[in-house]
Amino acid sequence: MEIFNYMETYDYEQLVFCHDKTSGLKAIIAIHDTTLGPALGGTRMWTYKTEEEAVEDALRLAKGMTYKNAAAGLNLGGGKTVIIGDPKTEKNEEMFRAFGRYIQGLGGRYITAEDVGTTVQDMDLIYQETNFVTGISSTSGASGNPSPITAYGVYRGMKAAAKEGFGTDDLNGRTVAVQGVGNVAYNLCRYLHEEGANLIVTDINKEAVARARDEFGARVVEPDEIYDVDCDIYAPCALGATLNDDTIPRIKAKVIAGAANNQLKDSSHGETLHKKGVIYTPDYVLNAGGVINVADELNGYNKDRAMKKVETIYDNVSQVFEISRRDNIPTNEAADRLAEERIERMRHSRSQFLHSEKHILKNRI
Ligand SMILES: NC(=O)C1=CN([C@@H]2O[C@H](COP(=O)(O)OP(=O)(O)OC[C@H]3O[C@@H](n4cnc5c(N)ncnc54)[C@H](O)[C@@H]3O)[C@@H](O)[C@H]2O)C=CC1
Ligand SMILES: CC(C)CC(=O)C(=O)O
Repeated sequence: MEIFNYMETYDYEQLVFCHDKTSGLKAIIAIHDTTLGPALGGTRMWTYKTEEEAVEDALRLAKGMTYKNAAAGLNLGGGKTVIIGDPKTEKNEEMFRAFGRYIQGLGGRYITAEDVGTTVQDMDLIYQETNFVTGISSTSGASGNPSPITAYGVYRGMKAAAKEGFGTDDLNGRTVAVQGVGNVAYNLCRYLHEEGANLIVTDINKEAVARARDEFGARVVEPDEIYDVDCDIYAPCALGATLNDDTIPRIKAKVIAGAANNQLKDSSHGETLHKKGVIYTPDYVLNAGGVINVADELNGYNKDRAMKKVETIYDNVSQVFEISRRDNIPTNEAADRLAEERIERMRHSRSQFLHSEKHILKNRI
């Protein structure tokens, strides 16, 4: 990968490599765009096969956060971190403390939170070294684990998608196939079960599927079978790029709505789904509940205020479908347009010099 070429093509601002020999920290912080405010995005810990794969993931996820934060109406830019390592065996206190010091060194350009492989406890360790972290434990007066709130936002957005696909947002009796029943999707399945949806689930983690089977009566299938099942809604809630040339022809659902980031292998797959008549709900519009929740910490966390904003996901998703229908463009393009237009408008209207900026971080520093 030609890193600077890639950064130039997609307009990235900064890529930071962080290393700490004692703790074994190998982290890559990618900052995509800070037009709207400091870059906020989670830290993923994963066993990447190569360093190149880790860099690519950090870059792709950071860009997704720029669009997610913009489309959610937050005054935040986009960034993300990946830590190379096995979250089950390679974490230690020194690692997250060292990482916190690297974040502090960025002076507020980047604020972190949880993502796959990291927890509230990890954020609490980071918080010992920097204020530029969210999703810390409620005992520290903050918002805690964002996953249940992400799940609620996905559930609400899935209802909006059902309305677009089936003419009603009632999920009672609908069959939803869920790929990956981790932190977010477990909570999503609970909402769906409570509304009377039938669940088909898969996961590479046997305990996770057993829990969904026992608690929600979900039918369990093997990981590769999930693309072939008969269902109304397909919910990708594991990792990215699972909507691709191999899987799209197999999917029978009329609606796709799931929590995973970067679901489309590339943007052309949005076009493929559009042509196939499938209602694809753009991931970053749908899964913004977690970031909306943690962003509220920057103003002193207020759960009612955060949840009110999470409710807007239903309308944001509906607006994307409306643009897609009106202009006959794929939903992923409609969402990108919404986000890009907001960034451009704000870039223009905030370009004048101010001696003292009113800043989203004023309560954190
Ligand atoms: N946690 C949050 O608040 C947010 C999460 N997301 C995204 O949602 C997705 C899920 O996040 P979490 O639930 O937090 O992560 P998680 O790690 O708790 O859950 C992911 C699940 O997917 C399973 N999985 C991995 N590969 C699989 C495969 N090939 N087939 C089937 N299952 C597989 C894992 O075993 C795990 O149970 C990720 O893409 C994440 O970036 C997006 C926004 C916010
Ligand atoms: C998990 C969130 C708090 C932030 C994030 O990184 C995301 O939405 O993907």
